[in-house]
Amino acid sequence: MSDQAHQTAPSIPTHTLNDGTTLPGIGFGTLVRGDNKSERGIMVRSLRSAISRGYRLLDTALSYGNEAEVGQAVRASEVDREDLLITTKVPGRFHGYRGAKESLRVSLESLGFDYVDLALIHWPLPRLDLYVDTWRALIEMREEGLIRSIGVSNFTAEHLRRLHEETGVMPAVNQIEMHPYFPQAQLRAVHDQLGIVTQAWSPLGRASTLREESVLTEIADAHGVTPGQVVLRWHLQHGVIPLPASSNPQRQHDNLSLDFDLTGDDMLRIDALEQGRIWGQDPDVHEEY
Ligand SMILES: NC(=O)C1=CN([C@@H]2O[C@H](COP(=O)(O)OP(=O)(O)OC[C@H]3O[C@@H](n4cnc5c(N)ncnc54)[C@H](OP(=O)(O)O)[C@@H]3O)[C@@H](O)[C@H]2O)C=CC1
Ligand SMILES: O=C(O)C(=O)[C@@H](O)[C@H](O)C(=O)CO
Repeated sequence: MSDQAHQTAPSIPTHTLNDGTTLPGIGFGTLVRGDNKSERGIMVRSLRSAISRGYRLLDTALSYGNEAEVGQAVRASEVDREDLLITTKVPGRFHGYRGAKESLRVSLESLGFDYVDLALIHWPLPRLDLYVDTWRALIEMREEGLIRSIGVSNFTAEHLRRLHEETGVMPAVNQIEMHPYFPQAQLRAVHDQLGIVTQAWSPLGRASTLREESVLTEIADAHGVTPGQVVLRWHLQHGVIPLPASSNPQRQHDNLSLDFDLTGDDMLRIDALEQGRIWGQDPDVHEEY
């Protein structure tokens, strides 16, 4: 591993997980949705551009259908595999002990790697009641060296506590919806108590009306940055790892250029934009496979 290992940009902090490994304070989201779904070559070019701009943590999932492109981009990039951190996720259709093992086998094959840095249970799907068995498989695969760190996504405080009670192993990370419309103060406080690092999905609110909020445009003007940069800086100052996605090289660069400080008042004004979940995906009932 080089001296620059896992270093994204000087102003971006590093987080130490409960298993002693580290993650950069920002990651790159790789999901491309619906009509914007690019052809595979475009996806690889976008990922290579993100890596060359400084992203070291790449967030994929089996259900994104792009693990082959992520692997291809990593192999084509100027950065060594061991200096990059790859996250994947176990989808609902692979819940259960055997399913989770199969899910990771498929992901590793698609990626073309012999390990991932972080594997998450994508959604808890409490109706199936298989997330504890899924977790046991992740624990074993970490012991086998197939996964460096294990965590979850979209888990509530109750799900997190149950995993620990039944297996003795607390997730290192919980990746959750978080942006100024849904700051997740309560769940972040639980994460702090339990020693879990928070990752934020859709940190920019998926290019919704969020960036047009006057609170954000005013704060952006005051600091000479864009509303998107304000939102990502707000995540960093809340101690959270945001995972912004962008196919645009300039925005990929801007999203890493966060060398300014929001004031306490700025932070409170942004927190006050709270409305709740934008897409209504309540983890107690949301199911995707
Ligand atoms: N665990 C989970 O359940 C989930 C995980 N995720 C993860 O989170 C990642 C990010 O979430 P995502 O839903 O993509 O949403 P984001 O909040 O990251 O928004 C992405 C959108 O914002 C635009 N954008 C990016 N940067 C800027 C900027 N500086 N100014 C203006 N617009 C900008 C992009 O457009 P453009 O490309 O044109 O720049 C794109 O349309 C996903 O890629 C995925 O990895 C997402 C959902 C759920
Ligand atoms: O992006 C993810 O990781 C998801 O879980 C998505 O399914 C996300 O919830 C979504 O795109 C919903 O439209």
